[in-house]
Amino acid sequence: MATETSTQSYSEKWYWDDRYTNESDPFDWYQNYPSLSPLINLYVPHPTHRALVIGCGNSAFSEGMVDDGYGDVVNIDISSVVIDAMNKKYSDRPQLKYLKMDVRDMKAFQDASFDAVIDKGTLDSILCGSNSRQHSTQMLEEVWRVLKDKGVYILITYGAPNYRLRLFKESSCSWTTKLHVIDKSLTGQPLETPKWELTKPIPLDDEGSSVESAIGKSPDVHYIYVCIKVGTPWFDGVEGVTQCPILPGEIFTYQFVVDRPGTYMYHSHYGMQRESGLIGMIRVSPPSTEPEPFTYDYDRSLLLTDWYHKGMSEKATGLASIPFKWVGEPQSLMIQGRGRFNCTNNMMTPQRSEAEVCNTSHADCSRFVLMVIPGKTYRLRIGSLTSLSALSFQIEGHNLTVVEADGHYVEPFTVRNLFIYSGETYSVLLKADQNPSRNYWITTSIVSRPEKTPPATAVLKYHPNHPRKHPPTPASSNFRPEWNDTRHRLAQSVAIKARKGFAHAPPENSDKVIVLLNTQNKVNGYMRWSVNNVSYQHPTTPYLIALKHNLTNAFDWRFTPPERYDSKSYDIFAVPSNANATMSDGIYRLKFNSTVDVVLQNANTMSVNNSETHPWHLHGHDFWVLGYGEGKFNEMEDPKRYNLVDPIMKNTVAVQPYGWTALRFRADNPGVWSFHCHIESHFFMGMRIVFASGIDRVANLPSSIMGCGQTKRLV
Ligand SMILES: O=C1O[C@H]([C@@H](O)CO)C(O)=C1O
Repeated sequence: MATETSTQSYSEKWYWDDRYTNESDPFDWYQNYPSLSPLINLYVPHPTHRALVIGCGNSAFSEGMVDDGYGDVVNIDISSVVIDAMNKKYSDRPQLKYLKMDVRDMKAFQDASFDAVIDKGTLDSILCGSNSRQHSTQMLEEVWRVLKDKGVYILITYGAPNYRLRLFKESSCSWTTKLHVIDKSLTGQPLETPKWELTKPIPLDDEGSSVESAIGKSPDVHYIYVCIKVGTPWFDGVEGVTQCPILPGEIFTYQFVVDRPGTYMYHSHYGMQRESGLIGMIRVSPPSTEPEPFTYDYDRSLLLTDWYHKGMSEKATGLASIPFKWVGEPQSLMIQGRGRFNCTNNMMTPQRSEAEVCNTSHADCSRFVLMVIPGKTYRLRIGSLTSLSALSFQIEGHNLTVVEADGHYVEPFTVRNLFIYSGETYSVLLKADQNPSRNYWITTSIVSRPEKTPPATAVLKYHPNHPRKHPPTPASSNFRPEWNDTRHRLAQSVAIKARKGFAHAPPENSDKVIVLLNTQNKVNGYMRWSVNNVSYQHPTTPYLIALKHNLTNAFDWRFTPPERYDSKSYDIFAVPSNANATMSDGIYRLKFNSTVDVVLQNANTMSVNNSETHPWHLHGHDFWVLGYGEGKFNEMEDPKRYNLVDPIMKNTVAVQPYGWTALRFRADNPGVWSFHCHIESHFFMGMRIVFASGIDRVANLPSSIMGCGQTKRLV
């Protein structure tokens, strides 16, 4: 830097015009592209991502990005002198665009138009000038506006955490912030050994005081803040938690960023409406530059469900009545919405003869047919949205190699029976490597509850066989384990490990442990399910809106449900001696960015010698599955056996009869999140809790989610 000047001029346009008129050689503030590229690659992983470099000056940084493969790098600067010069210099590089613009006013860009904004010293320059607070807030709010949800603002600065974090808080932007550091003296030459590992974040608490203990006082570093634009927690779709119900005739648009490849499902989340069929699967493909760690020729989806003849209102009424009327077992299981029922008894009407209703070639009765070409490999994405049943899925004579679970790659392992619980998804690879002259049974059958519903059947048809060519074996010969063979099922859960090279290691420790005892109870004579003796009561005003708008009487604001149960004296193998529970709409509040362990403890129901399987689903986060155990969880001993090396991340996990499951997650998604048993009737009967965290970071809520309870006046 040649010019001698007061730093105050750094915020002035005339200073930069003047400077660039006199200095044309490229100059990079703080760091150049080679030294920062590992971090840029980490947070801007796809070459197709659109980046905005603010206050670009005549830096060679963006050229470095384009040389590294990025295809769309937009640069702005307040100085027309430098923009003219850069346009001339890069006239032959269409990937680089240069525009004269003030970063405090970027109205030429639409909202949500960039995946990343990169700032090397621009915020610092603005802070040098007069009215710096006002100008920096304007700038941060503009940066936030032009970023897509979950887009990153990468700020390279000399500003230490206590100053910069305060600045972030002063604006109305909601970020999740990570901190990295880089030695000031690094130049990006290959042989240098950095003191700090660039891509490893430094622990960062709310005030930034944790940083000094990690890297010492006044370290010789540049700070790099990676601020991730907080998503859209109001589009989670849970009635009463994140939004009001969508009334008949209304149109509601969900907008969210699909940021991880994998297999997902959607369904309605109002009362027990899901089981009426408002469901589906979502496939998210990886970008072409990021190959999946396995190969296949064709991609197919199979959604598994169960079906009742009774409608959901009748069932819900029974569950909420005295005497209690249990929904019972489903009448049919279904593969891709196709199932069967022995209809000779009760489906016939004077208008429909038995032959009409039960004829196997009738379209209503036809099985789902999965056609395969001999020798080819199929990726089958299997999801379960059963309302009650846990399932075993199998294809006669074929192995299934599991490669993905709930959107995370797993170390491949081979099974004959895939156990799948409601809310889970798996991808398995199926090779069509058996005798192609015949067809095979695909079946799914009930496990974990006495099997009163026949398996669902579909047909694996080898091309070019006729789809109605019956497999030569009876469908019932398709091997499936005993319904109560819990160990067999647990073995599959324990076998699932994160895929090498794709694992995200969990934090080594947690800030909080919550142990949740799941019990069947009575409340005022009604049959309920409870968590630590509290059965969930659904509010009429959605929690997210109540919390954000300070509607303090919308739910029991002051009641915090218990984080433990009396594990010393509670006998999980006995019918509860005092089965009465309380109802509450109180919620668990988690410190934003804290690490939370949740242990789900199963117990005996109100029937002697009976404990059930519960698939628990967490909204808004993925969690690491740290371990499973039989019997009562021991808080001193069992955590020593947690898998902290390669645990799989999931969003739904089973808790086996009389067993426990331990999971860990980071409360890093500001919002209000439901955590519940994915069995529709258990969810309805109160087996759910709610976590809230980082509400102050949630941006203004859209009015489309409002209109019910105390939010009537907000629309
Ligand atoms: O919640 C349930 O109630 C019944 C039974 O326990 C009482 O009828 C059952 O199987 C459930 O899962």
